Parts: sequence; C-alpha cells; structure tokens
Amino acid sequence: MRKAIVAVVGRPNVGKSTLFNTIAGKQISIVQDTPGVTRDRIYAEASWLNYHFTLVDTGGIEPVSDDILLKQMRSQAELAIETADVIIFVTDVRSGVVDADYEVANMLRKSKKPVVLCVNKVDSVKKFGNDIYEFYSLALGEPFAVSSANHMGIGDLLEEVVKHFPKEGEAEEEDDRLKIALIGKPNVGKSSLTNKLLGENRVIVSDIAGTTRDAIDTEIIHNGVPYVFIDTAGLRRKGRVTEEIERYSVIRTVSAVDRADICIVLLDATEGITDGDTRIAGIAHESGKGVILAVNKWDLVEKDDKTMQEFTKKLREKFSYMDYAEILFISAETGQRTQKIFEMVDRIHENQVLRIKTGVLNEIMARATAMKQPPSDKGKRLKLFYITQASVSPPTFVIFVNDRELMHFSYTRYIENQIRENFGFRGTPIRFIIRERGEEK
Ligand SMILES: Nc1nc2c(ncn2[C@@H]2O[C@H](COP(=O)(O)OP(=O)(O)OP(=O)(O)O)[C@@H](O)[C@H]2O)c(=O)[nH]1
Ligand SMILES: Nc1nc2c(ncn2[C@@H]2O[C@H](COP(=O)(O)OP(=O)(O)OP(=O)(O)O)[C@@H](O)[C@H]2O)c(=O)[nH]1
Repeated sequence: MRKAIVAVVGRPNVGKSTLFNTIAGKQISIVQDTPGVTRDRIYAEASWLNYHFTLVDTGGIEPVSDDILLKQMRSQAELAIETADVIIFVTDVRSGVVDADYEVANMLRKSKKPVVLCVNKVDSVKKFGNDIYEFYSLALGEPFAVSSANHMGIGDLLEEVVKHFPKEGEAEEEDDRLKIALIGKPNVGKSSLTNKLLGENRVIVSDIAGTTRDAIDTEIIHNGVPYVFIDTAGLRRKGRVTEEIERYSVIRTVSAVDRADICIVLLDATEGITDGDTRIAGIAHESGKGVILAVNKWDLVEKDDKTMQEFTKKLREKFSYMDYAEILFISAETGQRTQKIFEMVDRIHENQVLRIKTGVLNEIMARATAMKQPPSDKGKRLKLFYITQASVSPPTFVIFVNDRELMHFSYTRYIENQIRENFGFRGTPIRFIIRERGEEK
C-alpha cells in the first residue's frame, strides 16, 4: 500500500512547524548517514493509530511584501495540491481570517483535494471558542480547533485527516509484478526512457487506477513478463520557489521509491555526477531497494575505449557506500542498451529474494574469521558465534556475537564482502543485525 502524503500549508507564523513537530513527534526522519543527503527537515514519517503517512512541512516564506507573500503562498499551495493526498490548511485564531487565507482557501477548494481546516493557537476553548466560527467563512467545512503548542485537538484533527486516506485494498490487489521507479533530477531523461521502453515493448495499460497523478505507472510487457515502471513526472518550475520545488521533488521520489522493488537512478552523462544525483541516489540507498545507476545520454558523450571505465570509476568513488549498485550506460534517445534493463532487473530481483542456507553461511563466516582475526578492545576479543539469514528484500542476516560493541562497522563490512564474494547479491543492499548471544530474538 502506498503511504499517504499529508502536506501542511498556511501563512507564515500560524504555527505550521509547531503542528508538524507535534504530529511527527520523535519520528522525524531525516535521511541520515548518507553523504550528500540534505539534513534539512523536509518531511517526517508519521503515524497515528494504525495509520502511517508522510508528513510534509512547508515554510520559509519571508513576508517581504503582501504581493510576494501571496505569490509564494499560491505556489506553495499548488505544489501541495499536486503532490499530497490530504492537505492540512493551518490558520491562526489570534489573527482571525485574513485576505491571504481566503485566497489560499479558494485555490484549495477548487483543487478538489481533501482539505482539513486547522485553526491553531486555540490554547483555551473558553477564551477563543467563539472566535472559531468566522473560519466557517473559508468554506472548507468544519474548522478544527487546535493548540499545537499544547498538543490539544490533534486527535480530532488527525481523525479527520485519515478519513481521506486511500482505503486499504481498494486499488491494490495481489500484485507480483516487479515495480521499477525511474528517479533522477529534472531533465535527466526519465520520461524519455519510459517512452523508449514503451515504444520497444508491448504496452497493456498505462495510468493504472489507484495511483496519484504525480507518478505515472506504466505496465510494460517484455518477453511475456509484465513490469511496472513508476515515472516521477517533473514539476513545472515556472515562478516557483526553488526550495519548495526541491522539497516536493524529494517527497515524490521518496514516495515512488517506497512503492518500488528496484530503483533506476538516472544520471546525465553530459553533466557528470552532481549533488542532485547524490541526494537522489541516497534516497534509493536508504530504502533498502535494489539500485541501478543508469548513465543516460551516453550518445552525447565523445568517447574512446576508456571513457566508460573512467566514468565507472568516478561512480564507484562517489557512491562508495552503495558499491552493490549495478551500473548501466544507456541512451533513452537511441535506445542503446535500454533493453538490458529488463535482464538486469530480473537478476537483481533474484538476488533480493535469494536465501542462503544457515550451514553454508556459517562455513563462510568460519573461514572469514580464520583468515582475518576479529578485532579486540581492552583485552577482549570479538567472537562471532553464529549467522543466519532472517529475511529477504533486502537480504538480512543476523550475526550472534559475544559483545556487540566489538563488532565494528569495518568488520561487518568484511563479512559482507565475504558473503558477496560467494553469492554476489549484485544490485541489492544486504543488511546485518548484530545480536549478543543469550539475547532474546
Ligand atoms: N499560543 C500558541 N502559540 C503557538 C501555537 N503554535 C505555534 N505557536 C507560536 O507561533 C509562532 C510561529 O510558529 P511556527 O510553528 O514557527 O509557525 P510557522 O507557520 O511554521 O511559521 P513559518 O516557518 O514562518 O511559516 C511561534 O512563536 C510558536 O511558538 C499554539 O498552539 N499556541
Ligand atoms: N541526446 C539525448 N537526449 C536525451 C536523452 N534522454 C533524454 N534526452 C533529452 O533530454 C531532455 C529531458 O528529457 P526528459 O525525458 O523530459 O527528462 P525528465 O527526467 O523526464 O525531466 P523532468 O520531467 O523535468 O523531470 C529532452 O530534451 C530529451 O529529449 C538521451 O539519451 N540522449
């Protein structure tokens, strides 16, 4: 099931960030530990009761003048409308309804997106209760009185929000088709690649029901096997605040990756590797999904017999934390090597679901520890007792040790390399859970 996206919009200073923090609680998920990934708080994975959703904060509008303010608010609301499933429109009981609120309310209403109207800073119902009525004039339905600062009214607000979520099982049936997200910065050729693949293969359905307008799902049959490609369509950039575009592009990528089994990170061969690429690859890496780094527009590159090798080397350096990723040089324009994608995706999927017998794993580990002694600290040496595979997609291994503290990242990496030497697992990350013996499962 795709996670719902909830966006918080409203004028500056009405308390959007405070509400965001209150809803997200401690669950704020900043993409961490991956170089190049922005540390700014862009979104949070939030949950309420049994509902899980992605919460998007909007902010940072500097009210230079009323004109500019209005323009920026419009642009912000437009982005939210294009991307979110539900919009929380935040207003401020202390300032009452102001002109800018009417403007935004009109846009939101016209969009036909579910909107939940939040009247914030109602710290005391006794004191402010009567001031809530005027918010009915925004014609967005019932206003929900909230005090974000005091965590009041949040439950009622969220109850209304989750009512608008796509219903479980409504669009999604058992679906064992492989899903492939095409991600990458603007203009790298995502749409061109989809079109090329479409042109060269049999197409059954496009625009599958149950998907949002921002990501277009296309089913492509190749050698009789159906694949679903998720294309993250570009956002129009005219007159938009750049950071906001960035923010929503990230959300779209996250959402597409979330639904996919394998991500194809497209890069533009003519531009080399940019920060934008690193950020997007980081999202794929953190997700645990399969990854192909596809260098597109290869037709535009002047090359000799070393060019591909040199580019590969640069990729491996820049993306050293994801050396499992497969690399492909393609041209969405000429179709060069684009058909290889299917073969590669199949192979990666086989690796994602590969299970290794416990006996074999323990043999590999025994050999590995004999070849390279485990580290020790303050006279205590790391002992690895037992390894077993706990799950697939991504393949996850549990290693039982005497002291978790002694299991350094570099030694885990060494064990990973030993496993990869034997089984490859190309294209998929593999994960390790380190447990001390005697600990409960
Ligand atoms: N009394 C009261 N103050 C609040 C409440 N929620 C937020 N505030 C205050 O309102 C001010 C603005 O809050 P923010 O959460 O930063 O507002 P914002 O809408 O994110 O502002 P921008 O980032 O400028 O768009 C801060 O001083 C908050 O402490 C509330 O429920 N009650
Ligand atoms: N020469 C060449 N041009 C390409 C190739 N792939 C894409 N292009 C061109 O690059 C431009 C951008 O391609 P799009 O497919 O629109 O890129 P996109 O990633 O979907 O862009 P957004 O929608 O902005 O995210 C177009 O002019 C394409 O014709 C390629 O392999 N070779």
